[in-house]
Amino acid sequence: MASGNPYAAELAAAKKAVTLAAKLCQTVQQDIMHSGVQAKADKSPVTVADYGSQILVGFSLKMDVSSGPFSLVAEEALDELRKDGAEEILEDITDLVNETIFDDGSYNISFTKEGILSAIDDGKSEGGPSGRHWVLDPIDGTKGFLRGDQYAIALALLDEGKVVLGVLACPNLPLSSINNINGNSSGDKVGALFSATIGCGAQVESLDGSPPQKISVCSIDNPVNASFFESYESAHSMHDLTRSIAEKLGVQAPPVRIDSQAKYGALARGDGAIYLRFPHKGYREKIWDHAGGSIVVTEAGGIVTDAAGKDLDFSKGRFLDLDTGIIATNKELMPSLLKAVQEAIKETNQAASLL
Ligand SMILES: Nc1ncnc2c1ncn2[C@@H]1O[C@H](COP(=O)(O)O)[C@@H](OP(=O)(O)O)[C@H]1O
Ligand SMILES: [Mg+2]
Ligand SMILES: [Mg+2]
Ligand SMILES: [Mg+2]
Repeated sequence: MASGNPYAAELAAAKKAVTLAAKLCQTVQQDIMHSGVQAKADKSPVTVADYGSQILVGFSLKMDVSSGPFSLVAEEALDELRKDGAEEILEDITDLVNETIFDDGSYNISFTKEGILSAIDDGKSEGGPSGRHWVLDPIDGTKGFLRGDQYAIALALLDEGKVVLGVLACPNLPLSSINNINGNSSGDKVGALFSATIGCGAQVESLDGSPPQKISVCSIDNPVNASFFESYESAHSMHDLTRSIAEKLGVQAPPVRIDSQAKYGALARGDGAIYLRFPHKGYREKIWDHAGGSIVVTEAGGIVTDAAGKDLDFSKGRFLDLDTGIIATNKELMPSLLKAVQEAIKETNQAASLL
């Protein structure tokens, strides 16, 4: 790693942690695909993978980052494991975590069931404006994970309320470009690890350890040539509103819909020009859904704001407190994107008030 990065040790630990967790997730996703388990029929495989990934990331960070007290703000809590019938799930998690650690060979340790419960409980920090906090989404894009599509293990470090480091492991994302997603003849490797530290730029490397390559957002300045990313799930973002924003801007290409913070990674290396996210009314965004992804984009030269053009504030605890939606693009397109967003929101609000 380049000298002069004050978070070089944390970055190395973060990459190692998400890479280990990605191995567990890949094992489970392959099992799901082979056994044909569907989301509706049985949610337990994804529960096992969510918990397993969270335990491995937390454990690996604790082993490798020695400085100061350890604080982890992570998505999964113990609740599911307190329900009836959870004993079997706990056993599955324990086996899977121990098998992954054994196969990987980096650590010589085996978890008991009690150790697993206490490791999950480690993730209940509230974050906030002071000190250092790791922020983790052990599987972002669980819907995509179950479908066999995109998902990410997303980790960030908050220091005094600011995101200073982020990594995204995207096991199903083509290494060079999303445009190779359907396995065309390019022979592009699959499995991308994005990383960024404040002031040091953003990189991508393969999950199996190719040398990191510096990445930057695209330089498109005419929206006619731009394409935009959004959630695959219409329940997570209003596709009709984003259609209207894209029309106002003059974007010609159809939306590129993929799950998870893989969208931030893809945007950061210029696979597309814009990311639009407009949850339905009342939804509160969580910090782990954006902390890692947003620094990868900003360090690649992009901008990430809410619908009012304000920077995201990660210092308020587990939730983001923001105006309406999240948008990301390059510096050239941001002014016209913000204008289109605000016009489209105004029209939607006017139409709603007429109903
Ligand atoms: N109604 C809703 N509106 C917006 N986001 C939602 C949502 N319900 C869940 N999410 C969040 O959307 C994330 C996935 O985003 P995307 O659509 O970009 O793949 C989920 O992360 P998890 O899969 O980690 O739970 C979850 O936190
Ligand atoms: Mg998430
Ligand atoms: Mg998640
Ligand atoms: Mg979730």
